[in-house]
Amino acid sequence: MFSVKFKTTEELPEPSPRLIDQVIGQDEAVRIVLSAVKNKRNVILLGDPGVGKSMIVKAVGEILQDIVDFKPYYVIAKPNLKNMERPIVEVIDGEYKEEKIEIPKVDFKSPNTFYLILVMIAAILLSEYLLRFVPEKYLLAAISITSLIVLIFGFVIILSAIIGSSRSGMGNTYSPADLKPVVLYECKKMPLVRASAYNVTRLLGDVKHCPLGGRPPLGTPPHKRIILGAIHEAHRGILYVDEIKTMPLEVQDYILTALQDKKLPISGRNPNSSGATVETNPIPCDFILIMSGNMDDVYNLRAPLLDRIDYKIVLRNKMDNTLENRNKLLQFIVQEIKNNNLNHLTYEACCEVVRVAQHLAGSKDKLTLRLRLLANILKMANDLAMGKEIEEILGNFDGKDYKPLTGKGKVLIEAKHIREVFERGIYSMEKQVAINYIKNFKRYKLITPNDSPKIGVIYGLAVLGEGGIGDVTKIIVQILDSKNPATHLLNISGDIAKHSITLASALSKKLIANHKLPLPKKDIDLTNKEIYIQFSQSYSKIDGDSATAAVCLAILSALLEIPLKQDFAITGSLDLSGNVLAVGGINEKIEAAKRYGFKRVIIPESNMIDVIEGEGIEIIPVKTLDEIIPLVFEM
Ligand SMILES: Nc1ncnc2c1ncn2[C@@H]1O[C@H](COP(=O)(O)OP(=O)(O)OP(=O)(O)O)[C@@H](O)[C@H]1O
Repeated sequence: MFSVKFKTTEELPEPSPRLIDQVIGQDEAVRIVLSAVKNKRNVILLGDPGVGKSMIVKAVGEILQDIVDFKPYYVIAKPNLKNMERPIVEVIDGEYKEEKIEIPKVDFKSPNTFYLILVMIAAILLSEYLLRFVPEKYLLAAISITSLIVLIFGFVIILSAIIGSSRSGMGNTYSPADLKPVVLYECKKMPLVRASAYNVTRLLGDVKHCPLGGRPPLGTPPHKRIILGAIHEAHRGILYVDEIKTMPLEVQDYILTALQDKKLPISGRNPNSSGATVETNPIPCDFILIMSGNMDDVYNLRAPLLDRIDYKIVLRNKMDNTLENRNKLLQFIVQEIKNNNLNHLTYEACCEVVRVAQHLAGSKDKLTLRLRLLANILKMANDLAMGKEIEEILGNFDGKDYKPLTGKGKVLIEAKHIREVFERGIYSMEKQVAINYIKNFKRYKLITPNDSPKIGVIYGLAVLGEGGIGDVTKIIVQILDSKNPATHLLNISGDIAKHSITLASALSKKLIANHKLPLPKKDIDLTNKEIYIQFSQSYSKIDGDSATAAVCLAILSALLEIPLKQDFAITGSLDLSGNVLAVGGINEKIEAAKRYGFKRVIIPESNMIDVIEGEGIEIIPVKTLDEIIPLVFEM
């Protein structure tokens, strides 16, 4: 299985600390991205979820940070004294040092306390006068009124002193602190800035709201409320935007402008905020753009933006099942153990991971590269292996003396843990829904494998849900004499399925008319036959052409009135010449035939390379319809 022998993964070497060495199966993409970024080209990475798009960008960024010449810089924001709503943002080469920033000199006057002293003297004299000359019965009222007046005077003077102290000489409005430039960002090595496409503020920057009106003395001046966007922080480096599917058109336009002009102003994004009136000068943002998303997401991008992306790289979702690649999968397992602090795996568990990778790739000679999914399965298998602890938690939930297990001890992830996660499908919603559907529905399903031969009845195979589970479908064909010859499809919704059944119907009629079948001949007037094809008890959407061979055989059986054996299930597409063509989900389909207890399963010969486990059922590969006929008809 692997080129090294080991009992547990503990014996294997530690993974490389360099991220670039940890990327599995995407060597070509890594090379292209590396060269693209080195030559300052924009790149888009497309592929299935979890195949390593972000990992490649991070790895490339890590490497380039060490080898690319980079000029450090910092970004400051200054007030614009002519128009405070238009603050100035500057990118300055070199490393930031506090004293480099010039604080504008302002003529500051200290608060005048003369009036305060005058008021105090007046208050003393007044109280003296009141005590001596005012009659006793008015004394209290006079003192109260006078103290109130003095208090108000004092308050007004103190307040004006405070406000005065915060005012600058500049039009008597701004203090030096208000005018001090602020450092928005310091960049010492080549930046790799990541932002999600939907996060407009993070991408493009913003100007914060100021509830006090955004003007000193009470409010914060505009230049102190600026937030740089990822687009600006990526200046002289890489801007990595993922989730391109969610990128609003407005953002695409801004990115396009930034790519063209290499600068972009920042303005307040929220129209209800005081930041909305603020706009900076265009701020330099000369970056390499890397975007990523799933294949279909690319259609969400505007053509002019897509045009400016030089490299469009599609990542692989499978690799060949070779010794070299199995070793890489082993390396991946060791990486995941280290990165996620998992328990070690036994040798057999590693072999089981390879089997799961084959299943997820849908073929024996392929291994999946949807490695996040595989990593999740490893994590869940780890948790199952630690199940003893969970049992203890459950058992001791009400108990007082529960002590959690400390340390990882000698827990090992075994093959059974990996198998259990895979078979229970707890890593995939679709698979669980399919499993539950089959579990609940099986008892109502009228499938009688290995029954006596029947006219027009055949068992086809389907896969429920993407990456789901296989199921058996009973196909029944009945023929009626009618003045309106036609083919009617029942319980079939998908267009491809409808077309394939039209093909099956035409092919069967043609074969009967030409008398070319290795079957007893029978003269049939096909001009007055009405054909009904039912996918019995099939309530989910059926699509695809994998039932073509089954339907064709069932029509032949019904028209010629020759019974079909019932000990097999069949899957396979057909062309108009009667060749049997490959189908998807072959392993799930074989598994379903096995589960229902069929003795044989007939599959396209070209799918044989995909079969992972052939035990427990006779698998019959076929190339043409002629080859199938002697196998299935009871003659
Ligand atoms: N090619 C790979 N080599 C090694 N590990 C991988 C690879 N691809 C995925 N992984 C594992 O899966 C995790 C997620 O990968 P990553 O985030 O790069 O996928 P992605 O393609 O960017 O996914 P998405 O499209 O969902 O953002 C990684 O942290 C790593 O554990």
